[in-house]
Amino acid sequence: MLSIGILLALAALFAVGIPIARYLVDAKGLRKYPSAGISAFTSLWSMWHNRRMKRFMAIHKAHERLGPIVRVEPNHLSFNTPEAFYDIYSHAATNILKDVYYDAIAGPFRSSGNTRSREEHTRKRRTIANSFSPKGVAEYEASVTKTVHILLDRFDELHAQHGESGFNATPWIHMFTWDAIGDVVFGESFNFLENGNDTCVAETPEGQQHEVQAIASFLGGVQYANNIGYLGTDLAKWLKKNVLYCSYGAKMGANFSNISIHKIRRRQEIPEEAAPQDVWSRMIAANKKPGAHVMPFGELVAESNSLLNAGNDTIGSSLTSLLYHLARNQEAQKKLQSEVDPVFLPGVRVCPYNDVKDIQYLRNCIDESLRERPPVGIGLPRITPPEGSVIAGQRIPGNTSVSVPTWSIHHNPALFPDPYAFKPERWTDEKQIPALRKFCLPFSTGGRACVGRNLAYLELEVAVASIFHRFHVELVYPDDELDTLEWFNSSPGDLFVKITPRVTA
Ligand code: HEM
Repeated sequence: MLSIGILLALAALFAVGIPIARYLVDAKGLRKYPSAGISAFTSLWSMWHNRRMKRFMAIHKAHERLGPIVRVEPNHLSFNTPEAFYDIYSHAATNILKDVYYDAIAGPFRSSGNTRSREEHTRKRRTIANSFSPKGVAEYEASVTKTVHILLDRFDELHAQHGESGFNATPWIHMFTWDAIGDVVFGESFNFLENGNDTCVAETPEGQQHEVQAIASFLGGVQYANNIGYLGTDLAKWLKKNVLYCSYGAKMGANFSNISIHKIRRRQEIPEEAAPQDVWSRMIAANKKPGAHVMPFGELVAESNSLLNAGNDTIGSSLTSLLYHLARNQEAQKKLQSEVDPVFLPGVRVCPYNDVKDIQYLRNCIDESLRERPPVGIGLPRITPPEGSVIAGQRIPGNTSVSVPTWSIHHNPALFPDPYAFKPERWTDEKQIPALRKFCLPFSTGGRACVGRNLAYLELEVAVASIFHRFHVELVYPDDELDTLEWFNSSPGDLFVKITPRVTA
């Protein structure tokens, strides 16, 4: 019989030998591209940096050291060249689909965000796109307005409690976006702002109810899914099924999905004639159209998870970043206030969207913040078709993962001079406008670009105008940079602010 020592030696040989052999054989000819650390041999480099929540920065530094094309996993090339954005993601890149990474992060049913099939995506996108058209999102304004009112109340109380010492705005902003998306999608807020915490009821598929912390469940679940996504499908699926099913990350992911299940079941109890005008009503109406694909319960849960995920953390990150940038740039804050103040009639605390949507400086502040701190800063993984593709002038072999790191493009000094500075004025600079329009792509581009963009602008414009009309905002620690923590999204760290009421109505 083989001794333990020999077995371990064989396992080590296998674990090290196979990647080295694969590297030397170089069947796809990827060895000519420089690699970041040990990334040409193993995905552990990516996983390690994702675990530290700084993979976007590790990739950015690798590009600075090694050039515009870097191998970040054995079968994954990152392109830090603006043109590659269009070669990979645009409508013209019809054969480049979402990468196998999305198989690993998906649950048993696919959502519009993680399906890799073009046909399935077209069907799903048709179902939800209508809900997020400019006309569609106007119907959710009441949900947003109501939630901004509660956020302002909370900020009044936090100011009264903490005064000059300030408070950490990050969790409050995240509670705000959870409440807003709950109302928009299910016609019912989570009431986190009212309760002062993010405890909510979740429900297992079997109907057992339990309490969870929503934000930790979401972030823990996303980080777990994302991390094993970098492993590649087969190994990831095997590990999920046989080893990691009882891990902390898997439990957090299940808790997050159970939040959706509970909301869906509550929503299903509301009779149609009393139903609110929410995304759910529209989704169900589309489901009922003659000849429509009828989504089974698991698919509805997947869609709901996708909306709670995509429509929540991204806006929370954007709003926190805006508070940070405008608190740090007092001149920009003053200018913004001078532009938004006139649209608030006496006694109005939350302005109608119609009154602020054309304020150019407000939009410039939002766009500049989305450039400097993109809420999704990673390179979104795609895969080349079997016949290969030409990307940034290079012929890339088939079935190779490819991506463009949004964070790095947004900080490219050749496109955006002084890229780390928050400068809303750059959006009116004739010289910079073409590059901004073409290469500042926080919502991505092409057929898989964000479907919730109109809702994002509505929520951000109403919230930012109302917050800065009511408060003067300063940083408690003006010298500290706001941290960025990468899960799949790039979330801000803690943001300590002092707020002082400007109007008392
Ligand atoms: C500032 C806010 C937002 C940003 C920066 C943002 C960014 C993005 C990005 C970069 C993608 C592409 C993801 C990928 O390729 O894997 C995406 C997709 C998506 N987003 Fe957003 N998003 C925001 C807000 C929203 C909102 C409010 C919703 C809806 C409630 C939403 C729903 C979606 C959905 C469903 C997809 C998948 C689209 C598809 O594949 O067809 N997003 N978003």
